[in-house]
Formats: sequence, structure tokens, C-alpha cells
Amino acid sequence: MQLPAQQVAVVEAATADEATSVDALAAATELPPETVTGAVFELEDEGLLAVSERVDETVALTEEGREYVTDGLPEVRLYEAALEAGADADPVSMGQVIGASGLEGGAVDIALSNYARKGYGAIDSGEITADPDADPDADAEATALEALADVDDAPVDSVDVDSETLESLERRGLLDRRESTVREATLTERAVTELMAGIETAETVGQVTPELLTSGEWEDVEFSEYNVEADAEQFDGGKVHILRQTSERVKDVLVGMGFQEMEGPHVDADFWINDCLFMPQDHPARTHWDRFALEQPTHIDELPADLVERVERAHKEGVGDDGEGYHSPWDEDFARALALRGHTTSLSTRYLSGEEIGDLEPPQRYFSVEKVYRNDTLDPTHLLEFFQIEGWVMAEDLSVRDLMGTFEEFYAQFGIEDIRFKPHYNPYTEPSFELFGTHPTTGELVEIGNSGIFREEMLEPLGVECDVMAWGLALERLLMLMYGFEDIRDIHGTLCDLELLRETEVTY
Ligand SMILES: N[C@@H](Cc1ccccc1)C(=O)O
Repeated sequence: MQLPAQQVAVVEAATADEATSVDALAAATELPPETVTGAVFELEDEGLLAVSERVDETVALTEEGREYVTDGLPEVRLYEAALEAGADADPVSMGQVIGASGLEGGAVDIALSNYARKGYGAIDSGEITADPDADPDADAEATALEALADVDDAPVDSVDVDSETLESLERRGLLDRRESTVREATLTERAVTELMAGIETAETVGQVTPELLTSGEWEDVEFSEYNVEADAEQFDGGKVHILRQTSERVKDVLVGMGFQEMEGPHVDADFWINDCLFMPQDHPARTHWDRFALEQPTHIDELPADLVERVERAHKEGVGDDGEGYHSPWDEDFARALALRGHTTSLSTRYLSGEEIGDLEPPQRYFSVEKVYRNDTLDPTHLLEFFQIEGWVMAEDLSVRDLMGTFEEFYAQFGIEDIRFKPHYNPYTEPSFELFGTHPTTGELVEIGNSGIFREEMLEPLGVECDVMAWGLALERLLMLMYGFEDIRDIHGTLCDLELLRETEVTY
């Protein structure tokens, strides 16, 4: 039997009783790993090698991780400086301890956020205490950093660190995990027989080399034939995420229906998020466990004074001659508090108030497809952030039929024909409807949005004199109905299922 030289070298380096990795074959043959990989696949095709593949997970410290190996973890350095300053006996001023620790910039925040968590002591109103019983030598993360100091892309099960600590180091950005495919080859029985009979080096040349070109020899040699049927490695190129694609599609559809796009801040004053929506200040959704408040700055400086006055009056006394407000206290300071918006209806209040683009004459249609943030509990249908499809139509004499008709027209463009409506309550709409669609695989009803016709108590202070119907729909839920995803976390966020996303064909 005759084989090209490189294949002969690989066959001779491989054995029948043990799988040899491509790297080991490359070392033994002194050929580049790519050449060996090519030869291995061709030999597999010839039935001379059995090839197996496995994915190895390896770990290595990041640059920051290596820095801490030399300098120590920031929280440990803080602890040592605190002990030095006598904080194990009495609280010491933070500034003094940080100064003595030599920690600077981001490292200070890192130290502070891990200090109490890891039991080194407490930090309270600018003072720090150190727990005399804490033991930096027993710090699992510090010990792990030592153990990983000299490791470079080592298989994860070869390092002496428990998986929990590996995970915490990874979360802190101190450790990288990588996956690499390891191919191993074993001689087949046929190869052994052929080897015994003798394998010769074929005269054909498998590859043009610089030597062949410069010497002119290429003109005389015989090239081996291409195997155009050999398997090639599959590469998955980057592509636009399906959520982004669908968001673009939603925008196109709404623009096609005559809507214009709104823009506005992710962090906004409660005034725009809630007060302008006639949401009472003691509404349960406004309590601290539902919203993501901002630590710095905590409040917006100024709000439009006239509007504040009108909104306050509506909350306290209602609107019109026989109005009924909430008769509960209304505090401007509370309205100036900043938070991540829990809905993009904050953009609608901004636009309707005239603050963004001046006063509007009906008819008008506006939308946004933007992120909102909620302090929900994660589960298959809830995330801490999602994309909301916000929209409103301003016109004279709108009715529920207009609202329903708009949804039917909108969802039909995505192949969703059976929208159901359920009466609902929002402080700012009357009537209000929740929207449901049927999940294509489970058959369950999935809530996909919330809508209604804005109340007088909301519109009058904003200076709007005609009807406005409005909604907030969830983009991720639309995707669930379109593609049958059952767990929102598969498509969104850091835990998403890449395989699933790759396989999903866009359907419009
Ligand atoms: N803000 C509502 C959606 C909505 C917008 C406008 C009118 C009615 C409802 C929500 O987030 O659920």
C-alpha cells in the first residue's frame, strides 16, 4: 500500500492498543498539528485510523487573578491593614485603613464588597472592624489562587480546587474556563495488517510547499487527488441574536403601521415612571423590593414645576368637577427618586407630556422596543430584565375595538392569530386588558402583554385632551409563541442555550 509521506509518519507514530492525541502525534512526527489533523482525517477515511473526539474543559487564571497571587486578594489586604490599625479591638476610620492598605481605585470597591461577606469583619458608617478570629490562611479563594498560580490551561479535573471555589473565582473574573476539542487516533486492524505487509511512501505530493515552488520541482511531481468528500470541521460564525432580529422586525412592523419611535433613559425619575401614570405613591409596586433604586445619584435635580403641580393635584384631588383623588400624601422628593425603569411607559409619559417633542396634535402613534428592569424571581417565564414593546395611539374617540384590532393586526404579522383578552386593572388605564397567546408546544395560555385606555386622571395633568390607548408587550414572550421556547433563560442572558439559538431558523 502507498500513502503520502505525512500519512505514513502518522500511521507509524500511532498504535493499535492506545489512543494517541493529535498533539502527541505532532510531537512524534515533528509535523505541525494542522497537518497531523488533516492526515488523521484522511487516514480515518481510508479505514486505517479510528478517531475519537472529546471536549476538555481547562482553567487558567486571568491577568487580574495572577496579580492577586502576587499582591494578595484586596479583601485580605484590607483585613491585614485593619488588624494593623487595631480594628480588632475598636472600630477604625475607613479612610485610615484604606490608606494604609495601599489599595486604590477599583480594588477598594472589590475589597469592600468581599470583606463582610467573607467574615473578615464589618463596615459601618465609615468605620471598619476586624474579626480577630478570621483567618486569611483559610481563605478558600486565596488558597485556590496559590494552587492555580503556575497552571496554564490545565484540565479542570487535574487542579486541586473544589468546583464551588472555581465558580466563585470565575464570577469574580479571576479565572477563565476554556473548552478545547481533543482528537485521539488508534490504528485499526486493517492498518496493522497493512503495516505488516509494508506501507510505502507514495510518490505523490499532498501539498505545495515553498521548497517545491522555489526549486521548480512542482512542475515534475505528481499531486495526490483531493478528497472532496472528507468531512470538514464546522464553524459557527457570529450572527445577530434572534431576540435582536425579532426586535428589529417588530420595529419594522410598527413603522409599517404608522408608528414613530420613542427614545429615553433606562434610569429615570419615579415621576415619569409612576407619578405621571397616576400610580399612588403607596402602591405596592413602588416599594423598595420591586424596584432597582439607584445608589448614586439617588435623585434627579429638577422636574418640570407646572407638571409636578398638576400631577400632585390629580393624585390628591382627582381631575374634573367630581374628581376623586387618592387623598393620600404626595411627596415631590419621592417623585424625584431615580430607579431603573420597570416599564417603558415612562417614555410614553415623557412624550405625552410634551417635554420631549413639544405638544402633540392627534392623531399620533408612538412605540419603543426597549429594556425594562424588574426585581422578579427568576423562573422559566421571568427575568430581571426583558424587552418591552411599548406603544400608544392618540386620537379622538378611541374604543376597545381599536385596541383589540391593533393587536390582532400586529400579532398576525408574526403568525399569531389567536390573541385572547382578559379584563385587568392598572391604576392608569380604564378599561384595562391583559393579552394571552397559546404556547405552540405546551398549549398553555401565556401572558404576553398588558394594555388599556389611559385615564383622565393621567391624561389631564399631561395636557392631553383626546383619547390615548396604550400597551406594553413582552418581546421574549412573543419569541416563545413564535418558536416554542419554553424557558426564557434559554434565549436571554448569560445562561442561554447557544446550540438552541444556532438551530433556530428565523421564521419571517
Ligand atoms: N406598563 C404596563 C403596560 C401598559 C402600558 C400602557 C398601558 C397599559 C399597560 C406594564 O408594564 O405592564
